[in-house]
Amino acid sequence: MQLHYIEKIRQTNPLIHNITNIVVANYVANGLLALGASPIMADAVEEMEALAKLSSALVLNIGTLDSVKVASMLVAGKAANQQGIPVVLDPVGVGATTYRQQVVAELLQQVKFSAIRGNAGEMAQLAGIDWQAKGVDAGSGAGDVVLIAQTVAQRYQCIAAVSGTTDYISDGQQVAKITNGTAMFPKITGSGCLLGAVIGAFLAINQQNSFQAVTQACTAYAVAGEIAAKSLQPTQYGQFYLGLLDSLAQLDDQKVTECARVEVIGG
Ligand SMILES: Nc1ncnc2c1ncn2[C@@H]1O[C@H](COP(=O)(O)OP(=O)(O)O)[C@@H](O)[C@H]1O
Ligand SMILES: Cc1ncsc1CCOP(=O)(O)O
Ligand SMILES: [Mg+2]
Repeated sequence: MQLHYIEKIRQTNPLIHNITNIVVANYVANGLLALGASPIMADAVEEMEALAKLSSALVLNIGTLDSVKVASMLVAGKAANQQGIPVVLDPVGVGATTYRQQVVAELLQQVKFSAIRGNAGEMAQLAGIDWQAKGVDAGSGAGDVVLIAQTVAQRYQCIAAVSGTTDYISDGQQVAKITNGTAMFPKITGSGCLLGAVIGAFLAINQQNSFQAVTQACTAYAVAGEIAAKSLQPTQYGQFYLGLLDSLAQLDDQKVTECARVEVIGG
């Protein structure tokens, strides 16, 4: 049975704790508010355990790392695991440097993630599949994206969400293929990071069926972008940046169902 995720988020306003990057923190907080969730952006190691007791999900985003932040991520991740709340990883630009790879390896070793969300370049790096990522952007590659999603899910025993022109979500066996979205998404910074946080909010509503929760989160988000882009000229990226927030605020479960283009393969 499909839950009414957006309605539930608005009824319960789940607190989503984000340790995220300096580029997108404000935008992600606004996006979560627009959706109906309650964001808290907090990095201080001293408050990680207290926040795990109050929060309904934790999102770890490695976009602008430093060693202090990494220490907080490890404490926050372990505390969230102890509390039994879902933890999402966004491995921003993980292919770019050895430091990012080392940090992600340590996080994956010490923290159990419910979901990992990244673009194809980032997820290919985690899957060990060849890809030419470009910094925080997906770049290009000839690898099989379905295989990338399945490999990440199997390797880390989580739901893997590979975003892009088509999103692929996998639990290791099944793969949901989502063709909603708009080419304006990669023209604004923070659109992937906000999706990671939205996944956290959907998992807060339904941790039991995390494949469904992540698939629904990615579908709803892509539909929101599609609707926001409809009234815009192709290069109105600034309008899209704000319009996506308005669209998330106006979205409801019925609209998502009407607009969804999702196919589940395998399993
Ligand atoms: N060319 C595209 N056409 C349609 N949707 C896209 C396109 N590129 C990205 N998206 C959407 O943008 C959102 C963010 O994904 P992505 O751009 O892959 O993240 P990131 O910013 O981490 O690279 C997802 O909802 C994805 O479906
Ligand atoms: C540009 C940039 N540099 C470090 S983090 C970041 C933001 C990346 O955001 P997104 O992956 O959502 O585009
Ligand atoms: Mg990203």
